[in-house]
Amino acid sequence: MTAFSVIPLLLFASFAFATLAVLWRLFSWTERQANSPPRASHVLPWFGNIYAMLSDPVGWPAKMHGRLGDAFTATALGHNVTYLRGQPYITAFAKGSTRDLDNVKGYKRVVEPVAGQELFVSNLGEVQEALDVRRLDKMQPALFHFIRTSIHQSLRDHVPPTGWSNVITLQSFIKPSIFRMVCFCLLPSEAAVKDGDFLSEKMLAMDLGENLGNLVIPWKTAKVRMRDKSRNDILACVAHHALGRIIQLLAEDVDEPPDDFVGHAIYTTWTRDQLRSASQTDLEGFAHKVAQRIYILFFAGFLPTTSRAVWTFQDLLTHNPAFLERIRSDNDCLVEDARIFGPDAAPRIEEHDFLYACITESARMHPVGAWLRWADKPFPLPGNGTNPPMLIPRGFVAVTTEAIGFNPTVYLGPNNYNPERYFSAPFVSKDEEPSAKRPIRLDHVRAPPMSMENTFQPSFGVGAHQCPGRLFAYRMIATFVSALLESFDMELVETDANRDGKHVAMCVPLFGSRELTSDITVRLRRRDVPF
Ligand code: HEM
Repeated sequence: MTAFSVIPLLLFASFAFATLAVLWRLFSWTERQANSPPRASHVLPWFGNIYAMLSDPVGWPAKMHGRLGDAFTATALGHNVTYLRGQPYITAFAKGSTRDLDNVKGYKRVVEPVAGQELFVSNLGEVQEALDVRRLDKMQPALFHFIRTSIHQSLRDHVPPTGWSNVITLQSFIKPSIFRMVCFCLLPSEAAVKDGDFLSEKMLAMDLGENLGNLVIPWKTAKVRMRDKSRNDILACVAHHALGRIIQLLAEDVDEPPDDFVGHAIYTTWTRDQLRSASQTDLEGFAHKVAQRIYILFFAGFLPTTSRAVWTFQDLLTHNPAFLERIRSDNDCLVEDARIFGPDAAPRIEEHDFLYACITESARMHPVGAWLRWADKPFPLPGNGTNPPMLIPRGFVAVTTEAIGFNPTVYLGPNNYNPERYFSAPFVSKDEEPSAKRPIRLDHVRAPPMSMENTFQPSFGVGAHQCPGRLFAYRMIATFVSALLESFDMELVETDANRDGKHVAMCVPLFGSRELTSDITVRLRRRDVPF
């Protein structure tokens, strides 16, 4: 074909495309109901606003709220996506989330391509139950020792016996350390010791990183095949340990759910009789099911926790140095208190109040960005002072957490990193109950919210589907910080990327989450503890 015949063809194709786009716009305009939210404009039919949503998942909705108000609907790959902003709408969203707004249907459409369908075999209730405060308290000392040993092993060759180390990138060992802790708490502890590094490597290999395009390409790319393989390796490894635990449970005569996560999952899913009468193939099938549930918790728990841990360090190192000093001195006091019970006793991390406040503040400023629900039929949104009632069209309904975390009527000076805010009004202390007059409050505690009924903390979701792993996440971050600061002094090595808080952040489209991409560079010096 010559260049002369290609040009008219291209012209014709562009004309046909433009005509289709105009017709589509006209068609969708006539479909819009009078009381539905305004629509974000777009040029490409069906694709709609997907590019803006993926490339700027936090900034774009904020900009559109500025133009279109507290509720607007966007189009993405043929679906409606309605964004809500402002406390009354978000309260309606939270209340509706248990009835007309379904979260599994929402996440299923978006998360399945990344996490696989295992997500929907998970029993979300068991996280809440099996990782409650009592169980977390019980596993705390062992978790502390486990991670302290792991930190010492990772850093032994990098930090000299005396003096400061060369520059170390903090992320390079925060990520595997948090994942080792996830393994330690969700798998039998010997499995975490033996296979924690293997699993960590496989999980890290699954990171999509820059290759987000793989999510929308309908065929299997090399990256997708590699992720499938990593997932299968993880499932096989976890299933192997789950089978071992099933066999152990069969040999023991237990009357109560065991304290370990795998034991609890097995005990609460199958009766002893079912286990006893099962064939070897059945038992392997059971073990595989447990592995699928754990795999999705690796996925749901590991990524947000590592990035919140990274932000916690970044904020502590780049803002007011007095905050890091206070955490260090609180840590020394907790370690000293623990030593009364023995030379190797673990500190009571759960009493690290100021550290918890710092984690909460970092999670506020760098939240998992959006809560997502699915409305199978149009969802009635009650009106409020300035906004009329609306009928939200069928499709996704989303709230970006920036809209809450940076609300200046709740967070005075919202752009300032200030963990002390949780020690003063309007935040009530840990021991006080939230007021009955205001059943939903923002961050009523410094620590992660204990009651899902009465809290409204932007970083962990809202309503019935608020994050069940939040207590566990705080424990892991606080345990890691405490074990690291017990053993090392730390100072920031400033670079152009991290000086004055000017660090590079990337938005992960799926959750609108802000991830830190620039390195946190530090020097470490051993403190007076045995290595
Ligand atoms: C700092 C770390 C974490 C953050 C910021 C975080 C945040 C969130 C958010 C925002 C949601 C959605 C809530 C909603 O849609 O209303 C969620 C759900 C969930 N999270 Fe987390 N999460 C963290 C750690 C964990 C951990 C450690 C686990 C478990 C090992 C976990 C398990 C889950 C599960 C199972 C859900 C789905 C709950 C449901 O749909 O009912 N998360 N999380």
